[in-house]
Amino acid sequence: MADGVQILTSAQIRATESAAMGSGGTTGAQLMERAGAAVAGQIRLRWPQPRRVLVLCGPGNNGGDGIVIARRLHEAGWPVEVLALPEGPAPDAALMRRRCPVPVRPLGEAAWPAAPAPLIVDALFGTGLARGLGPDLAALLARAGETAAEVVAVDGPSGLCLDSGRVLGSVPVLPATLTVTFDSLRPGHLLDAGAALCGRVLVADIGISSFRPQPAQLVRIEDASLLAPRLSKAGGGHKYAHGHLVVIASGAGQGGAARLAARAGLRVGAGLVTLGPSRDAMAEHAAPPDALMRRALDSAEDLATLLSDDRIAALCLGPGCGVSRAGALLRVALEWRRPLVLDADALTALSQRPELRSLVHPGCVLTPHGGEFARLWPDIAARLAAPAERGPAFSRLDAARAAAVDLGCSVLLKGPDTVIAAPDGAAAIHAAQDLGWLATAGAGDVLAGLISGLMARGLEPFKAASAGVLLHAAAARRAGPGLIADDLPEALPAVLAGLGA
Ligand SMILES: NC(=O)C1=CN([C@@H]2O[C@H](COP(=O)(O)OP(=O)(O)OC[C@H]3O[C@@H](n4cnc5c(N)ncnc54)[C@H](O)[C@@H]3O)[C@@H](O)[C@H]2O)[C@@H](O)CC1
Ligand SMILES: [K+]
Repeated sequence: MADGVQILTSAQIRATESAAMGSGGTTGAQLMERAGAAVAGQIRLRWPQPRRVLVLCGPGNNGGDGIVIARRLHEAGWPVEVLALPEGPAPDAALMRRRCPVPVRPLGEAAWPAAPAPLIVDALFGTGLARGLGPDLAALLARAGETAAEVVAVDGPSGLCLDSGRVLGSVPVLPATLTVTFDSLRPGHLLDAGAALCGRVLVADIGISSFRPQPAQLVRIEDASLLAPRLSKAGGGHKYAHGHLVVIASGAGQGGAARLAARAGLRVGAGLVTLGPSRDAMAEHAAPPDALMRRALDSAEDLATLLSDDRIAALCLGPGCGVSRAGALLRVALEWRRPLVLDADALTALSQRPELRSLVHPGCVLTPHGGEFARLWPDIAARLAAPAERGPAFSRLDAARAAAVDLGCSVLLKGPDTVIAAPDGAAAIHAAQDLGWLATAGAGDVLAGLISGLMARGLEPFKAASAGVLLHAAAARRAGPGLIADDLPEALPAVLAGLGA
């Protein structure tokens, strides 16, 4: 498992909550009180001056949290209105309604305030959302969205599936300024539409973390400093001790993407990196860095000969390689059965060579973007593309996990919300919706080079993929707006120094 912050699905947080209650140390009403108090506290921190607030409550425990928020803000002198859907069977929420000092009026057209409140608390549905919002509710929320009010979502914006980050049904969701969730993040706070709809996400500790399922099966990776001990070269050692990486390069006239990958492999600390173009492209690939070694590789036999050197620790195949060249070398690369990154053209080649799929092994990391993923796994991609009607909806996380199990390797599904899945079910999410500048030619080649460089250094595939994504993002942040892919490897020394590696 990569180092990161544990993420729990809706089912897991429910189980955690049940275990906490089952221990006899707490009750559901106490948890609801803590949850509501935490949200009210965050509201008062963010908006220190009392203001009119409209609290929208649903039929379940999310609505119960809303009632606690209303009471807490009322007690603090805030002008509070509460509109609620008819009560469901949730006993704690019913208790909170009975204790509420603010009138709880039925949510509907008739009760909607004539003058819009500047702050709306969305406590309609949380982890219990089962389907899309009905049209009446959607219309009211659409109207709320037009008033430019600030919106605080309790657990998440209602209508958003917190397991997938997808909006259920075909009605729009009221985007939140701030989301306060409980105990831990849900996948939907980071994935897909969720990241933008949740606004800033805060996690409130409600005292149940010791009841979480262990070991963590899903983490958020965001803190590159956790990598420092793994990346350090303290203790020195021979260059071969840090791994020899081979990056397959193109035939003549196919560009320098592989050089970007190789440069990244060098910068991330592989002891040696050999670039392998075809013989007629050797001159094209003669440009710096001079630290790169070059070796002509014209055929699968040439590659097999090179890989028979035991000191070679990892292979990167795909960036700028050309689909037919990648296809010609793929079998040998897979039969080598050692650490291997398949990216770009190698993924397309694999999708065209189904007979090679059974050769993919746990030492492989596949790094598809959405299009490459759909070519390799059309059935899984079709599930992801189908409308999300019911919760939990099929997610990018589910897709990456299904793909990892299918081929028995680690799969890194690229995007602003990158998902990494190992065949044993371990997974990580890296959310970098703020890094729009990373959507640039060659950035993926650098990522493949980072991961394969880390694998050459001995990191196991899932950890290398996770660490590569973190370093890639950290380098992009350091290079800043205007970055081009060439800047990313060059930013790495400062990133690594900053981490104390
Ligand atoms: N799990 C935890 O650790 C805690 C959970 N709490 C709150 O409890 C929430 C979960 O509560 P619930 O499980 O009661 O679920 P919700 O309150 O999210 O919603 C469940 C209710 O909504 C109905 N429903 C679902 N989708 C609907 C739709 N589209 N239209 C109309 N009705 C719909 C269901 O039939 C059910 O009655 C969390 O989101 C959180 O806010 C907190 O009170 C305390 C701690
Ligand atoms: K909500």
